[in-house]
Amino acid sequence: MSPPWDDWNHVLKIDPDKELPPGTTYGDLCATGTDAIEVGGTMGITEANMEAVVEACSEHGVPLYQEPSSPDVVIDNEALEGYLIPTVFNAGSPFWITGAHKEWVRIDNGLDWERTATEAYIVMNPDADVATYTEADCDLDADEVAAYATVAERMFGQEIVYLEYSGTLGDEEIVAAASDATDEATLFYGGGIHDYESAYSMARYADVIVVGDLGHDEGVDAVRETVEAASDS
Ligand SMILES: CC(C)=CCC/C(C)=C/CC/C(C)=C/CC/C(C)=C/COP(=O)(O)OP(=O)(O)O
Ligand SMILES: O=P(O)(O)OC[C@@H](O)CO
Ligand SMILES: [Mg+2]
Repeated sequence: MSPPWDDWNHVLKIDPDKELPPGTTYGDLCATGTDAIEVGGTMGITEANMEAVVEACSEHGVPLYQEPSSPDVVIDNEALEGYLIPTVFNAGSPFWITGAHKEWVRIDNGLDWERTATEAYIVMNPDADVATYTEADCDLDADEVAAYATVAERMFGQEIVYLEYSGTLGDEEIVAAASDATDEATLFYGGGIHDYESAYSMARYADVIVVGDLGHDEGVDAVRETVEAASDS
């Protein structure tokens, strides 16, 4: 059976540490036509703010996934369709590749493998919190990014390769190279998508575009435009 993200074009990522625009509710964001909601962020994440956002997004008819930035913020909530666990292929420390994961498995006795998948991140914006946090080597050419994508797919059997430009729009040549390098894996692209055009430019290459800050900064109309671009591409 193919994984659900095979059929997705668009994901909205909601950061529990960020505000929503005045007058916008979590329900409004769920109703933008996005294929799935990922709840996660790098800094300021707690079990309590995760729970609050997952509760607010539940029962709006859109599949909900938690994307934890560390083992201690993973929540057990039936409203979650699943857990998308990052592993950062170009991290500076093995802790962010397998170390945190080893600790999670060691500490948590009740992991629900049926609902758990990994995302093979390639972090590309050196100015993003996630790059600092994981000490990622972001100085990568298109051929190196393509090689990481191939390693993720062919050697590590990753179902999702996530090209992460969080906060800035990616280089089309690099996104195209990652797209050419992935065959079985679903290519997620995230970073700097702010309107129809930027969404379309990345959705041309990526299987799934991920929109983050736009939902917090601009709200539902802007997010809807990106949903439209993702389905037009
Ligand atoms: C083993 C478990 C359960 C967790 C470990 C998970 C790992 C490896 C986390 C590394 C960091 C990471 C990839 C977090 C995912 C969320 C993410 C990329 C958020 C976006 O980050 P930024 O945009 O840099 O952050 P802000 O927007 O919050 O500044
Ligand atoms: O916030 P933006 O820049 O849209 O990035 C989306 C997502 O890839 C962040 O993890
Ligand atoms: Mg960000």
